[in-house]
Amino acid sequence: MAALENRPFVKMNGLGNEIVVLDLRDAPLDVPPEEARALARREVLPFDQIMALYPPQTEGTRAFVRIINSDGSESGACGNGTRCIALYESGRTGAQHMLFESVAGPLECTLAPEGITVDMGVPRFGWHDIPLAGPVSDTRAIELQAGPAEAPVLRAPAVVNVGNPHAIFWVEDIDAIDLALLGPELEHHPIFPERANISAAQVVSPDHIVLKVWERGVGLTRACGTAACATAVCAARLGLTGRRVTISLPGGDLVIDWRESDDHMLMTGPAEFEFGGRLTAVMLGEAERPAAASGEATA
Ligand SMILES: N[C@@H](CCC[C@H](N)C(=O)O)C(=O)O
Repeated sequence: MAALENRPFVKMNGLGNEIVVLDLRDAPLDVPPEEARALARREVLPFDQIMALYPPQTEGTRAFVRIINSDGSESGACGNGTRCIALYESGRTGAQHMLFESVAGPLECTLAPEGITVDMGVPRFGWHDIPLAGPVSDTRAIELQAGPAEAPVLRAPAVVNVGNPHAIFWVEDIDAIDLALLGPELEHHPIFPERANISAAQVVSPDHIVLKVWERGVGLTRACGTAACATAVCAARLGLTGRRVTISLPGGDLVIDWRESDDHMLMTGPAEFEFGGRLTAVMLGEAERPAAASGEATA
């Protein structure tokens, strides 16, 4: 029997970034990577990340969060998923302000009429923090390119770790960039020993950037909160924008404020409930899917 069979789930999204919340605080168990992959393959519950909630490890936090990509790999951070679990927890308890924790550190969340704000912590710019395969003195622009050697389409990305590794390529015309084509090779480039999330960013004005993201362990997504934070801090560091920017992704807008007083990144945006249900053997790849699957999810 699949480990996750019969566990309750909630399907949510943050700007179209597909999130499944598994609240495992009552009966903690590991999420087997093969079950995550099987779940992602099934048409009934496609997801980009599972946000698995475990009993808190630090006093004052609501849960320890593990973030699992659709390929079964784990990440230290997920901005859209964090807004989703804040909304989930608020729906359960009524709280408007709460703390979670991931391997990357504490995540302070505040719900307000204008959106859910998450304090995503402080970005790290050292080559070993990202990590890169070897020393690089200036992570504002590293030597890396994609496309034909004689006429690269993407070049000289900024790199940063915001709980997970990101590379941001600055482009003139975002619509001309085919990240589905260029993303896989860059994600797996040997310069990134832990792979990386890959973004193409067009700076429209000092407070507006348009962004497309190829997510590590997932592929193209409609939005990526950590990529929005990574892009905002790298743009500000290069003097391309100020410290508060709106990032427009295919799924909608996020506001990122790189707070002057302590360098924390504050991300504000929406999250949505879709439906809930219990995981079945069919969803987890343990049994053949019947022609017309029914009763697997409740609206
Ligand atoms: N969707 C996310 C990022 C999730 C993790 C990423 N794919 C990784 O492996 O680092 C977001 O909203 O930040």
